[in-house]
Amino acid sequence: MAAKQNNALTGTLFSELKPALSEAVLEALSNSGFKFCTPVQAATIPLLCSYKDVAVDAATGSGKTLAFILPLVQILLRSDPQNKPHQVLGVIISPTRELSSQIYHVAQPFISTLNNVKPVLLVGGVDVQTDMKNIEEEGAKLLIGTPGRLDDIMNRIDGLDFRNLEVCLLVVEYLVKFHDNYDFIFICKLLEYLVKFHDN
Ligand SMILES: Nc1ncnc2c1ncn2[C@@H]1O[C@H](COP(=O)(O)OP(=O)(O)OP(=O)(O)O)[C@@H](O)[C@H]1O
Repeated sequence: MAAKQNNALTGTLFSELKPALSEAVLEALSNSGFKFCTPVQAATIPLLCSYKDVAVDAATGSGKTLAFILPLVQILLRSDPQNKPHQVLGVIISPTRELSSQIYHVAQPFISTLNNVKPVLLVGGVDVQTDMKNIEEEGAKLLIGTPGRLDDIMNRIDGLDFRNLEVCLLVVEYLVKFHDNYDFIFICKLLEYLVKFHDN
């Protein structure tokens, strides 16, 4: 089903947000016809760009996807340009294949403004060997996927390095959509794993 178009925009221009979005991101927004923020975007983008932890509860179609994708791109833009292809800088976990795929496609034009940040979509229904070969050969800086496949890949590939992880986003709709305890256990495991490398 097509996403519902959001007509409730604020008077805040993307170009007015502080900290400022990069010129390349503003150009990508303009190319997509986006000029003014929705309320959730105006409220959350400045916080996320300032490295605050944010929990958002907003209606379907309110523009949540860009509200977290744009800060993610800004934070990755500031990250170490020397990092290696298998150093994961960001993880986006969502409960369903469809949502992960939607996020991956919405993110593409903005991720492509970054040098050397390869996003990988990791969901069930695709041969796991193909995913592994792709990651082993080309690396993966941004993982977007569902808990089951992300867990599977992390168990199979030792070479993925999370020490420089900048952003971990949980697109939850948690109580409603995360299917079972397994998903929850994986998320706890991932968070524990990340805490090993990060103090906060
Ligand atoms: N600032 C904006 N200006 C105009 N349209 C926008 C803006 N932000 C998002 N949209 C459009 O609004 C629609 C809904 O956005 P999006 O899918 O991000 O909402 P959502 O809150 O993530 O919804 P869901 O909960 O269903 O995932 C999309 O078609 C998107 O292109």
